[in-house]
This record gives sequence, C-alpha cells and structure tokens, in this order.
Amino acid sequence: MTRPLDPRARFPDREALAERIFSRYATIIDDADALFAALRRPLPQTLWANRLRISRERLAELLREDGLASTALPWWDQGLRLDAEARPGLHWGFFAGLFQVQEEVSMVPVTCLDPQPGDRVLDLCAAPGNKTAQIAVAMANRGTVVANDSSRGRIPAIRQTTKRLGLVNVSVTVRDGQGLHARAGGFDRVLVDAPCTCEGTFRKSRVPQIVADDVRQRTARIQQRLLTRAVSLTRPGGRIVYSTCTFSPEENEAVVDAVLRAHPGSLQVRPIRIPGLNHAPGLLHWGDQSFDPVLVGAARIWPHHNDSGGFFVVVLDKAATAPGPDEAAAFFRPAAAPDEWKQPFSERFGMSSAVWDGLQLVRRGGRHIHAISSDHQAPQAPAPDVLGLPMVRRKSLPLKPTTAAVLLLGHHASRNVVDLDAGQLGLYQRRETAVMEPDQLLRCSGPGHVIVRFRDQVIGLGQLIYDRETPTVWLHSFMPKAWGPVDAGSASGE
Ligand SMILES: C[S@@+](CC[C@H](N)C(=O)[O-])C[C@H]1O[C@@H](n2cnc3c(N)ncnc32)[C@H](O)[C@@H]1O
Repeated sequence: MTRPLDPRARFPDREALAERIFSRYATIIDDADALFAALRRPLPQTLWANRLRISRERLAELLREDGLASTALPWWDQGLRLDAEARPGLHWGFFAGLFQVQEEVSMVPVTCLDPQPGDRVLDLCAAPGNKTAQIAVAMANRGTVVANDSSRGRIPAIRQTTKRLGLVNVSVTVRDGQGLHARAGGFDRVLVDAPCTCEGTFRKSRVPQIVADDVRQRTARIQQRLLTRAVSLTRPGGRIVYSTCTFSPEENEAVVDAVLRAHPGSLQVRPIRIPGLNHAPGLLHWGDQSFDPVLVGAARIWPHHNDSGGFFVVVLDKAATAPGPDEAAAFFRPAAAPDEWKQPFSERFGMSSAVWDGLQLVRRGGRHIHAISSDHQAPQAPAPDVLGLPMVRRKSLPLKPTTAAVLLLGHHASRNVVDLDAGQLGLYQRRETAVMEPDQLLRCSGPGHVIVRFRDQVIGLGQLIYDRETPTVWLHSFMPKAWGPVDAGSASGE
C-alpha cells in the first residue's frame, strides 16, 4: 500500500516553477521560507471517518493493525493524517465505506458551513462529491443535500461516493449553477466550492500550471455569477460558504467584495475561527484595489500553515430581513415503491421493519428501487438525476440487494452473514471465489445471497454456492467492478 512519492524526483524543475507561480504573491505571503519548505515536502495523506459507520478512534485502530499509522487532525474530530507514502484508498475499509480520502484543507469549507440534521443544503459545484459527502454525514443522513454540478461526466464520481458511504439524503442535479432555477431554492445553507485556477494544489499536482491573466479574469466572472446565484437561492437567515483552492485575490476577496456591494445590508461575513487550524486573514488590498474591511474575517490557508494544500474560505450569513428566492420552492414528489421490495432484507437476512425508519423507498424507472431519507426535499426543477441510494435490482430473481444497500443496512442482519479471514478478503476484493469453512456457515440457511464481513465490518454482498458432491461451499464475490482504488495523488483540490 505504499509507493514512492517525491515530486522533486519526478519534476526537477518544480522549484523554478514554484518561484514563478508564487512570486506573484510575494507581498501577501506571511513567511516565504516556510512556504517554500512546505512546497518541497510531499503532501501528507488525510481522510475522515464516516461516523455513520465508525468512530475516528476505532478507524485509527483498524488502520494501525494494517500498518497504517495515523494522527488525529487537531481541528476536526473526524479527520486523520497519514504519511505521504500511505495509500489509504487501497485499504479494505475504504471499499467498506468506513472513510473518505480527502485533502485536509479541502475539509475546511464544510466545517464552516456547519450543516445540521434535517437542513436543506445545496452544494452548487459538487463533483466529485467529497464535500457533499461531508455535508451528508454531518446531517446524520437526514434532510436534503442537493449535489449539483454542470459537468455530467463528473456525476458518476458523486454516485460512487454516496453508494460507498451509504448516504440516503443526497439527490444529484446536473445544471449550470449560474442559472439554477429560483424554485429549487429556499436552502438553509449553500456551499459554493467554485471552479478556480487551483494554485493551492501545487503540492499534489503532477504538472502545476502558470495561470494566464485572461483565464483568471474569466474564471472570476463565473465565480461571481455562481456566488450571486447562491445568495438568491438561500433563505433569509441562511448561510453561504464560498471557497476556492487558489490564492488569486481576483478569484477570492474580489469576487466576494463585488457580491457584498451588490447586496448592501443583506450579507454579513462571519469571521472564521477554528481552534487548531492556522490561517491568515482575508486581504483588504490587492494592487490598486481595496476590499470591504469585513473580509478580514475570511481565511487564507497557505500550505505552510497546516502542512496542507492551499484554500480560501469565507462564510456569509444572510440577514433574516434579506429577500429570499424570487419564487416559492417546489419539491420533487417521487413515486413510492411498495413494501414488497423490502422482502430480501427481512426474509433472507432477518432484518426487522425498524431498519426502514426514516427511509422511503421510491421508483423512477431505471434498474433499481431507491431509498431516500423520508424528510428529503429534492427540487422539482431541475428534477434530480439521482435520488438517494439504489437498494434492489428490479428485474432480479431472487431479488438482489445492491452493495450500497448491504453496506447501509448489513449490520442489522441476524442471519446469512459470513466473516472472512485475511486470505479470503483478498479473493473477495479480486472478485474471485473462496472456499468457506463449516464454522463460517453457522449463521447461514443455505445457498443464496450473504452479507460479507471482515473484522466485524460489513464489506459487501456475496453468494453461497453449495457443491453437494465434493462437498464444498463456495463464496462468490459481488464486489462491484466500478469500485477501483482511489489515486490519492490526483491533481485537484477536492
Ligand atoms: C473545485 S471543484 C468542486 C469540488 C467538490 N466540491 C468536492 O469537494 O468534491 C469545482 C466543480 O465545479 C464544477 N463547475 C464548473 N462550472 C460550473 C457551473 N457553472 N455550475 C456548476 N458547477 C460548475 C466543475 O465541474 C467541478 O466539478
């Protein structure tokens, strides 16, 4: 689970590139020596515990038993930091949805958004869904997270994440966020994790780019329109968080300053203070431009502050007296699916009807019956492309639960559960067949689907096949093909 990761070895000219990129910010960097020292170091790996499934402490123990030492992030009680060489995206716990791999500094905006169970939250630029997942877990899998992105090609990444982590309070829309319909709105909280020039990802970027001025200006115009839209979609008294993974003041303070000017008296900057997280204040000047002094409450996080990547974050509280969205929100009403779709969970796995508390089963065409939190309010326009989690394949006999369903509910099973040893885990992950020992079958009632566990954690679905002649019992693996390992060295700030 390790491989060499030394950007200096692969890119000997990185030092010169860093000089060129960061010389632009010479007047606003608080400690240039510390910054360049951080840029030379490989980036630590970070992840957060999916507390719907496991505590940070138990997760750290499981990782340690597999040789992955971690330390707790000082500023967020779900986060863990690992060595730069660690590859947690290849660990079995990742596929079991016990954690999400995410850059430390990218975890900050959702901490500032502070979503609450039952809220209605919009993630305006959501793909690949790291912050969507953070929001959904913070909301205890209740309420509404609308994960929107303009890029259809990036939606599958959101779906894989929600399925692995078992998030039933997320619906996905595909729209240009600059023009999202007013009737979608009335959100309690909106995150604008805007497309940007990504200078903050220097440490993990394979080929860092020098940003042309016209690109910076064009990006800033889109960002301003996205933030303006977010303000109008937020209910009076709600909260907006604007973030980028770039240092450019044109894309950060200047964007927020313009939006503040356009909404006099409607928005208040809430100063960011997170104990244990270091950052610089927002800028009040850049070149010949001056910004609203309230922007001192924004956070500029440089790589040397917390040994991370770079980010800009600002929190805007919308006044209770400010105007809301132009039109009343209209909600999507999915068709309810009959209870017979719950049958494989009760009959084969002995789950009680209580496991469905807080969930509704819905159908919308497609191959699956989906589950969504019962208080979910997806917008009618744009209608969601994806609603909650796929639970059961509609045209399978016997009815086949999905891996997402098994990861979500499997810990409630009282029968047809098998526990694997380490050798069998490897076979299961490679989608190969394993021989079961008699003592592994004590809770099984015969051939058919089984919930597969490793070290007391549900890892997926399998099928028992009985060969009466030999006699042998085989476990056939249903590990999803699409669940490839995460390349934690990818180049975005997500
Ligand atoms: C920085 S990434 C978001 C990362 C994401 N929040 C996460 O944490 O995983 C910016 C995203 O904005 C999307 N995007 C770009 N222009 C957009 C627009 N006009 N409306 C909505 N999304 C847009 C991109 O497709 C990209 O997925």
